[in-house]
Amino acid sequence: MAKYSRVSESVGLITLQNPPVNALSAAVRQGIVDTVERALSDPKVKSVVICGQNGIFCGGADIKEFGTNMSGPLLVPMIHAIEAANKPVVAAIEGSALGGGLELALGCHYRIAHSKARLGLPEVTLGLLPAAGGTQRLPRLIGVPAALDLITTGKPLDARRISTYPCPRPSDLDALFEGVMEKVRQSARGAIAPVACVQAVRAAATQPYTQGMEREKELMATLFTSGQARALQYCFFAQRAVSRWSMPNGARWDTSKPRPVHKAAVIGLGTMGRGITVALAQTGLSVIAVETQEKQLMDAKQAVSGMLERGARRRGVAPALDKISYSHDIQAVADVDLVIEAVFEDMGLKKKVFQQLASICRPGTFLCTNTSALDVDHLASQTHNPELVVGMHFFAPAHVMKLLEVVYGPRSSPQAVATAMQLGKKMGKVSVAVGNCPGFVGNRMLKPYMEQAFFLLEEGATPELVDRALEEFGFPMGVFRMSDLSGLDVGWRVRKGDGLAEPGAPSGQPARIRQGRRYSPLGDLLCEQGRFGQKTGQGWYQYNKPGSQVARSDPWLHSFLEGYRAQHGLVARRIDNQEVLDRCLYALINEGFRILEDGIAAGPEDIDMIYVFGYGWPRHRGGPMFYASMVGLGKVLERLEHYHQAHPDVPYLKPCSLLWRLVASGSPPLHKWREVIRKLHSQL
Ligand SMILES: CC(C)(COP(=O)(O)OP(=O)(O)OC[C@H]1O[C@@H](n2cnc3c(N)ncnc32)[C@H](O)[C@@H]1OP(=O)(O)O)[C@@H](O)C(=O)NCCC(=O)NCCSC(=O)/C=C/CCCCCCCCCCCCC(=O)O
Repeated sequence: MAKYSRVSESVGLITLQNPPVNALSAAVRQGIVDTVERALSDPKVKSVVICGQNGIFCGGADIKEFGTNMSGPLLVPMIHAIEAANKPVVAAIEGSALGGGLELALGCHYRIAHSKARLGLPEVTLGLLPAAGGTQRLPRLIGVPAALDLITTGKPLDARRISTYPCPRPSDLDALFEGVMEKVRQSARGAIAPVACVQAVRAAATQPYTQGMEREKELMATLFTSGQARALQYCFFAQRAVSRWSMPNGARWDTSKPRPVHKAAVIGLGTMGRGITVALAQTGLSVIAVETQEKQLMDAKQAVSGMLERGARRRGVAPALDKISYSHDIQAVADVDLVIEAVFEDMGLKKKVFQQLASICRPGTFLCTNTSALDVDHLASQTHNPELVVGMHFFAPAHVMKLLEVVYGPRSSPQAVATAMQLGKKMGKVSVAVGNCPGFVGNRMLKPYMEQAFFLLEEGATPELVDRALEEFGFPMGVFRMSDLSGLDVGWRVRKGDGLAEPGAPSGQPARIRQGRRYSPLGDLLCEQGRFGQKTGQGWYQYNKPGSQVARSDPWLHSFLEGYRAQHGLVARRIDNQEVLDRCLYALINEGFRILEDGIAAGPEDIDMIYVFGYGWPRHRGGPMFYASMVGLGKVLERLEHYHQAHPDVPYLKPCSLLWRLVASGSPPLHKWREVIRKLHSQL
């Protein structure tokens, strides 16, 4: 809606009213058309001001309308009519003016913004472009380079004084566009909207306004109906939906009250502990950072200070150095509100730390573990108050990565979950509440994905081939480059702990069958050679020196694979990109369905946001479960059955019962899956 009033006799004031962000729904657009018409036809009105209610100008087009049959006045002619008005129209901008909201302001004759206002064109992040004239008016207002930057990245900026504007003077327009196109193609990793944005601005720079508008419309029509736009808009809502968590026992976000956390402690200052300390201090909390090894404590102090200083320089604020006190004595955590344990990933060690914390901390202190896969409930059982224990699984580097898995055990209280979720939000994380099982959601799904990649090597693929297929799909790194980066020894340690990798495995069993199922010892064999990845200069690839990040193909690895195949009587066959994607992604997705079936994740959105924010799943593909719904559940099922028949000794390829159930119920859209899951649970 839009409210009309007259102020100071001669000013027509139009106030956009559509809480919470005054999105341009059909009713708002109709309201603008009507009130503009009224102001223009009132002879007493000499000028018009458009503003938004509740401290926000406008959050843009109503994204919820995009998937529907859109009705009501169209934005383009509405804005055009404002621009064509014979009375001056001013946009008075407070709070955000984003997307269609900024395009509305661009159609006004003047714009006045509060110094704290945020202006931006985030359409590209939704798989679209600013198709209400934004790609044509903005370059004319602020010049091509600045407009390109805003439109292709979608990043908002603060209102600025004109004297601070750089003067836009592109010397060679062709070179400018080619350079930007190259940059966009590299960073977009297959996303089509940023490329269309460059094409639309190019039209503004090279063609008259009306032709530019035609080009903008044409490009938008392609984007609007694309799967990528649907995926990105799904991500926008899913990111918000995961904060409305629920637990299988009925506890929910809106009935569970978090407790405030002012003072926190971090135990263990390895890579993860350092990042968590930085993230907490940057949030404004007092932090006690504990590391029992004196040398490690000194190194950590230096590293944490460096990270804080660099971050503060980037953000133009003072570094939060005084928020942290360091200690080598765990007794120092006695009076904190919440502890995050981040010691080495070893159950024995973690149990000992939890036993100590239980006797040191004052009653009511929340005890959290940063374990990435171990049993949170087992740790809880080491304490007197298991209801105060939850997992807070950060991703490296913890002060940068947006994802936080908040892991509840069967005894975690709703208040503990609510507190960890709220703390995550304060730290700027996308926090997702998940149940307790080995690997939780993210790492549990990674296992079948990586397993398939190893099997593909045995069958004839190379690390380069597998990685290329996954990177072309949109992952920033394929399985093997990622394994080299994070260290092959990490998985080796886990497999040894699980009794899979030698020497834990029982002797006398075939090398490629362990615990009754197909197993690939390739990773173990590389580790036995000391090839741990980037840190040792050799892994699935070779590097110039230990620590280097430039992966090069390794002839040794190729002949090692040939030798391995010959030793096990395997005949290499041709494997194409499609098979790599089918086997790696569908095995991962199948585990996602099992996770839903087990009630470890409350809904597909939780899984998708974990993969988008923690594992580099390309956002324009919406997350694994959304991707499965786009491919078609019937097709996913058929492919899994096909590969399971070919590899019956691989249980991860056996389609799970929820997938069967969904297909049998007509493959409902993703937002209906929860109903099917509820029915499945009620029958169990
Ligand atoms: C910064 C914000 C605005 C506010 O942030 P914050 O205060 O933190 O609040 P949030 O939690 O984020 O949001 C609160 C709730 O509001 C919901 N919300 C927010 N924005 C929108 C919106 N724009 N629409 C709908 N709902 C919105 C949000 O979901 C929260 O609710 P809930 O918790 O989920 O229940 C921040 O919200 C923000 O950044 N918002 C998004 C801003 C944005 O991306 N704007 C751009 C929108 S796209 C746009 O504007 C496009 C314009 C051009 C349109 C041109 C149309 C032409 C169509 C032509 C089609 C041609 C195709 C032809 C095809 C054919 O031929 O067939």
